[in-house]
Parts: sequence; structure tokens; C-alpha cells
Amino acid sequence: MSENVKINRGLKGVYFERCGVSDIDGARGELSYRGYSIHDLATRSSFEEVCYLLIFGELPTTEELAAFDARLKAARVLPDAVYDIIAACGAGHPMDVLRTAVSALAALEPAAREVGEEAFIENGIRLTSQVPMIIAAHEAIRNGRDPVAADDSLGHAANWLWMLKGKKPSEDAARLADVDFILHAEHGANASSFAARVTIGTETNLHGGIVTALSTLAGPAHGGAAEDVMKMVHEIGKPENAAAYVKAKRAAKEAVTGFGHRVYRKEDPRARHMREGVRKLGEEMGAPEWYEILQAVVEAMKPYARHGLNVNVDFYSGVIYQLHGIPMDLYVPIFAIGRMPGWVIQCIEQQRGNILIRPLTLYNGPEPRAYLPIAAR
Ligand SMILES: CC(=O)SCCNC(=O)CCNC(=O)[C@H](O)C(C)(C)COP(=O)(O)OP(=O)(O)OC[C@H]1O[C@@H](n2cnc3c(N)ncnc32)[C@H](O)[C@@H]1OP(=O)(O)O
Ligand SMILES: O=C([O-])CC(=O)C(=O)O
Repeated sequence: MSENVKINRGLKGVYFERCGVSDIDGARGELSYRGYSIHDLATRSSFEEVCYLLIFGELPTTEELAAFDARLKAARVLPDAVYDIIAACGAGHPMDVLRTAVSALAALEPAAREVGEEAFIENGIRLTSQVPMIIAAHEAIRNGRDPVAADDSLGHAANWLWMLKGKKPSEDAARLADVDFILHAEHGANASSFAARVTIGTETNLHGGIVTALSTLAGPAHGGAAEDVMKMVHEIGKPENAAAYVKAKRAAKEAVTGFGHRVYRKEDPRARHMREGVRKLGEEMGAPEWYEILQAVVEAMKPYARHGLNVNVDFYSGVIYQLHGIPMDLYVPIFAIGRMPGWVIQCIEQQRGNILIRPLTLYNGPEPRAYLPIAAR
């Protein structure tokens, strides 16, 4: 019987559910949220509007957006105990600190234990505001500074940069962060969202799902890629070294980070917005060499572009963060800020008409055998 079973390792190409949130056309390299092209959203929308769209299914009216924005701003609070926990974890990787702080919120805020659609929406909005606060507070505390209080005159992206740096960002910097969050907001059954759905499938609360998602996002095959791309760019050093770097990686059969995707066979449609951001920002800041190194890597990868191997969303984002003077270990947490509404809606979708997610593994261990007492082994 076992010979006839088809195993889908990594669940490649398996549909496990229907979902009306985002549509990824891997063959054409297209992405939309609730029917709206990612290109329209990245150029014309705001992160707050995209959060509303993802969670409630429609673009908001002016009044709906104002009310939603007020809910996000009202949620910009953290219990004192969370600041103490952040301080105690001070030297840890920011992603570990973020996950620990979100887990602590589950224990500290009684509403976090509630389940059901309304509770998921309320807690999802709360966490969407709290996640950037935690990351910024950790960055301040580990550098011996007091956390910067949120500024309610600023939108989500500008407020995040304000809390991180303690100075008001330029309009361009805030817009670039906003676009980055929009591009990262939702992506179907990616590893972290799928993991969150497995957790919610056991009928637990939203915070449990988000802690799972944060754990899963952290690895280099998923959210950790932007940090690794930046390390790669530093290692390459100058554009003329890119070809030798790529050749050595491929000879060693190692992945070149920032390339490849489980679903896209054309370029990841999100990459073009980040590429343009790197090019412009690099020129404005008198540091065009980072863009040149990235483009030299793209050129060097062309001979290996079988199976549609192209850059993904995180190939360019690291350089943008670096040009803004953001430490490398914050790159994965920044992805988490953007992905919050995607995780929230995936958890909501899972608990609507929930079914426990529990696939099978095909046994290939020893044949049945007799138990031997320890003295006889
Ligand atoms: C936001 C995100 O999570 S996007 C992804 C971020 N991650 C990265 O950038 C890390 C580097 N990329 C990778 O490790 C992979 O591309 C993954 C994990 C993202 C996807 O992996 P898979 O779905 O298993 O890749 P896929 O089946 O499409 O691979 C096809 C072929 O391309 C190769 N390939 C895939 N990615 C890369 C890469 N980055 N560099 C070189 N070759 C690669 C595979 O080895 C495979 O070759 P083969 O057929 O000769 O064995
Ligand atoms: O969809 C995936 O597998 C990974 C990805 O691009 C994302 O989560 O944004």
C-alpha cells in the first residue's frame, strides 16, 4: 500500500483550503489583495487602508478609515511588565525578544484569552500597534535609552520610525516604510501564516497563532532572507566580485539568498517597488554602490535562472533599511510589523468553519519487533 501513496514533501503544490484574501499567480508573477493589484496598493494606498481591506474585505470610506486609525492609535500601549521583560531579554535577538513579549502579552492582558471573530479583530488591531512598539522599545533599551512614546499625530509607519529613532522621519522615509509594510502585509499560505493557521485550528487564541507565526517567520528560508542579503552584499563588497561569489555558491550547491520562491516562477511582483526604492534612496544618499552590487548579483544569477529563479521581495529591502541606518537584526522584525494584518486575517479565516489541520506521515521505520528488556539489549 505504501508504494501507491503520493507524498507531497513540504506540501508543495497542495491546496489545503479556499481563501478570499490574497491571490498569488506564480506563473504570471502577479499578486492581489482582495482583488486589488499589489501595484495599485503599493503606489496609491496606505498601510492602515490595506489593514482595513485585509481584515474587513473592502477598502474603507473616509469615516471608516478614520475610525479604524483611531482604534490603532488607541492600542498603542504596553503594560509596564512587558518593558521589564524586554529589558531582561536586552541582549537577545530582536525577533526572540518580540516573540517573548507577544507571548507575555497573552498572559498579561486578559482579553487575549478570548476567542471568536470579534475578539480576533480586537486583539489583532491591538497587536498590530503593539508589535512596532515592542521592537522600538527593545532597540532603545538595549542601547541604554528610554523607549520613545508613540506620537498620535503620526500614522503607523511614521510613528514606527519616530519610536525607533526618536526623531521625526522625512516624508519620503515614512512613505518608503509604509510601502514596505503594504508589500509584506499578506501572502496566502506562506510558512508563517500556515503555521499560525495550524495553531488556530486547535481552537486556541489569536496571540497563540501570532507567537507561532513569529517563530516561523524568523528562519533564513522565510523572513530572515533580508538580513542574509545584507550580509551577502557586505561579503561581496564591490560589484565586480558578484560573479565569483555567485559561481562559488552555485558550485557548492548553496542557495543565493533573496532568490527563489515556492510559488513564483516569474519575478516576485513586490520586488520592483523595493528595487526602485533602493535605487532612488542610494542616489539621494550618495551611496549608489549597494544598488550596483545587488544588480551585479542579479546579472550573475542569470545563467542559473532555470525554473524561473528570480529575486523575491526581500532581495532589496535590506539595503533600504541599511540606508536608513537600521541595524541588520531588526530586518526580520520589520517584516513582522508588515505581516501582522495578514496573520490576523489568516487566523480569522481559519477559525471560521474551523477544521483541525492534521495531515499524515507515511511510516517507513522498522517492521514490528519484540520488546527486549534493557539487560538483554
Ligand atoms: C518572504 C519570503 O519568505 S521569500 C523567500 C525568502 N528566502 C530566501 O530568499 C532564501 C533563498 N531561497 C530559498 O532557499 C528557496 O528558494 C526557497 C526556500 C524560498 C523556496 O524553495 P523551494 O520551493 O524548495 O524552491 P524550488 O522548488 O522552487 O527550487 C527549484 C530549483 O531552484 C533552486 N533554487 C531555489 N532557490 C534558490 C536560490 N536561492 N539559489 C539558488 N538556487 C535556488 C533549487 O535548488 C531547485 O534546483 P534543482 O531543481 O536543481 O534542485
Ligand atoms: O509566500 C511565501 O512562501 C513566502 C513569501 O513570499 C511571503 O511570506 O511573503
